[in-house]
Amino acid sequence: MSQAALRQPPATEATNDAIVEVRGVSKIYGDVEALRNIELSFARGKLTTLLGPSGCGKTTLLKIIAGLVPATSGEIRVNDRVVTGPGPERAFVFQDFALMPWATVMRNVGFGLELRGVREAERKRVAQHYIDQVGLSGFENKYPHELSGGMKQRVGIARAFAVDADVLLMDEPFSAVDEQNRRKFQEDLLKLVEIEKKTFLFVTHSIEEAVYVSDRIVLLSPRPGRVSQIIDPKIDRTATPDEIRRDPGYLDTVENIWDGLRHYAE
Ligand SMILES: Nc1ncnc2c1ncn2[C@@H]1O[C@H](COP(=O)(O)OP(=O)(O)OP(=O)(O)O)[C@@H](O)[C@H]1O
Repeated sequence: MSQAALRQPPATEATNDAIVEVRGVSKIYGDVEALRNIELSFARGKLTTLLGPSGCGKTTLLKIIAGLVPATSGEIRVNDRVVTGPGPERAFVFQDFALMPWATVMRNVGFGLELRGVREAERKRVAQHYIDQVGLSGFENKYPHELSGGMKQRVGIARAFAVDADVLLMDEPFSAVDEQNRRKFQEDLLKLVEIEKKTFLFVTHSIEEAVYVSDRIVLLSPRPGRVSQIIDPKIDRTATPDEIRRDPGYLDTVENIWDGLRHYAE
């Protein structure tokens, strides 16, 4: 992490401590204008969700921040450095898991470290730690085809954690799992956010999921995606998951976002 990244936030304005800054970012694919002039800051240690109608450019924005897709104009800064491509301070969790089918869970989780030349013993130590954290102990020597969708997703998440990136970029990480597992993941994710103190940028289609897991929600307008609203759900994280889902504040926030999005769907 750069020294600049260690600067202290002012006592009263924690959101000033932006780790990721999106400055005037636009993206045009051929004749499709995907994003128009996006200005956003993502606070260090917080989970921010991008939410919006299908095709509004959520994945595109995440990939531009990851350095996987170039912006047509504007720039991304991470830890005060301009992004010119992928970097070790950012890890991307793909929607389709992107696991190596010929490698075991242990090797998949440690793969980012292997690419960096980390020795095998250290790689295994770190990988084991995150395999345990995501609840996959005992599956170290299994191959992806031997795992359920939910377990593969856990491998993808453990791999992202293992490289110790500051920023985790997650593109609909729970879309391929059933509702029961999805809820379990959301709870696990909240625990990891708390323990790991990393910054999460999350894309989802689910308003309920966004309100449940996010410190901040960025609502994008239909294509070309622009920032239409920023919502900071006030959720009491000390409550149980069931209490949260019945809390009037939670339910009102879900309803308000529905209202905001409804006219796009009609
Ligand atoms: N590589 C590409 N080439 C051309 N057009 C693209 C490319 N990638 C995305 N697009 C278009 O850009 C727009 C934004 O796509 P993107 O996948 O970022 O939206 P999204 O909000 O993530 O969509 P969804 O919610 O459906 O996943 C869409 O119209 C899409 O068809």
